Amino acid sequence: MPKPGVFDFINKAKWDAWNALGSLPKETARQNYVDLVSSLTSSSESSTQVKPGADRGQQEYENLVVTSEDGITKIMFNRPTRKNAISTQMYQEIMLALKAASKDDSTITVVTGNGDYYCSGNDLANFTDIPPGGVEEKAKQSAIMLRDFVGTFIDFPKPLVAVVNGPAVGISVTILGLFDAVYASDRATFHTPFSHLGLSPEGCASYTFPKIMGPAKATEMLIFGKKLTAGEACAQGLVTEVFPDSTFQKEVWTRLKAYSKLPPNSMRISKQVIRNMEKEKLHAVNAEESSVLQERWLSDECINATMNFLSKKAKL
Ligand SMILES: CCCC/C=C/CC(=O)SCCNC(=O)CCNC(=O)[C@H](O)C(C)(C)COP(=O)(O)OP(=O)(O)OC[C@H]1O[C@@H](n2cnc3c(N)ncnc32)[C@H](O)[C@@H]1OP(=O)(O)O
Repeated sequence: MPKPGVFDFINKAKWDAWNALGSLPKETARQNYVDLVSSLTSSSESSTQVKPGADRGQQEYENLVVTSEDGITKIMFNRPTRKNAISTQMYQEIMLALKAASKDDSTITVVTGNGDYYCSGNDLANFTDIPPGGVEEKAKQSAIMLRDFVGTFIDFPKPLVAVVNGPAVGISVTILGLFDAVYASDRATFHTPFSHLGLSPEGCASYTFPKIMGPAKATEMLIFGKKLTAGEACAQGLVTEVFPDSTFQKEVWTRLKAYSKLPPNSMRISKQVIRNMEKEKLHAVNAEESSVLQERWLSDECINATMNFLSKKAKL
C-alpha cells in the first residue's frame, strides 16, 4: 500500500514496521508473532511491559517504555540518543499512554526518562516536517497538538509524579507545574530557554510558575532562561524533594511503592478537590499560550534559532 502521510501517525508507524520486515515470508512473520505473544503470556503477571506486537489490547509505543507494577504505571521517555527530545510521534504516544493510565487499575502514574537526560524538550526537528499547506499549516497543527498534549496533563485524574532523573528542558519543565509531585536527582537541572529560541512559555507555566515561585523568580526562568539546579528548583517549590543521584532510584521507588498502597479512590478524590477549581483557568491559559506560540513559530527569531541549532551552530 502507499506510504501514509506524515501526520497519519498510527498508520505511518504500522507501515514503517511492516516495511522494516522487508521480504519476510508471511508464515515466518506469523510464527514470530505467535512466539512473541507466547513469551508475553508466560512472563510474570505482576509486571507487564508493553511491547510492540503484544496482543493484549494494549498500545504499542516506539518512543516510550510503559510498565505497570505494584500499582504504579511508569511512562518512560525512551529516545536516549536524542536526550529524550519529544518528536511529533512521541507527543501522540505520551497522550495515548496517559489516557490508558487514567483508565488502568494502577493508583499512581509516574513519568521519567531513560538515559542521562529526563528530557530535552520539544524536538527541534519537528518543524522541518512541513505539510503541503506550508509553514502556516504546520504552525496551526502544532498549536492544536500542543493544546491537546497539555490538556491531557490538566485533565489527568490520578496522582501524577515526575521522577526527574537528569536535566530537563523546555516543555518537559513547564508541564511539571501540572504534576502532583516532582522528585529530582541532584544531577537534574531545569531550563526553559524560550527567549533564546524566539519562543514564549507553554505548558500553563505562564500561570503555574508565578503561582508556584512568585512572579520575579518565574521571570528569571521563563523570560531570561535561567537554568536552575535541582536544589534551587526545590527551594522555589517546583520540585518536591531532591535525592543524591547515587541513591535516587532506590529511595524514590521505595517511597512511591508505599504511596501506591494508599486507598486509590481517596487519592483521586483528594486530587480533584485540590485541582478542579483551577481546571477551567488552566484550559484557558493553555489555549492562549498555544495560540501565541502559533505566531511565534512563524517569527524570524524562532526560525533563525531553530535553524542555528539544526545546523549545529548553537546549543543551549
Ligand atoms: C508542538 C509543541 C511545541 C512545544 C514547544 C516546546 C518548547 C521547548 O521545549 S523549547 C526547548 C527545546 N529544546 C532545546 O532547545 C534543546 C536543544 N538541545 C541542546 O541544546 C543540546 O542537545 C542539549 C543541551 C540538550 C544536550 O547537549 P549534549 O549533552 O552536548 O548532547 P547533544 O547535543 O550531542 O545531543 C545528542 C543528540 O540529540 C540531539 N538533540 C538533543 N536535544 C534535541 C532537541 N530538543 N531537538 C532535536 N535534537 C535534539 C542533538 O542534536 C544530538 O544529535 P546529533 O548531533 O545528531 O547526535
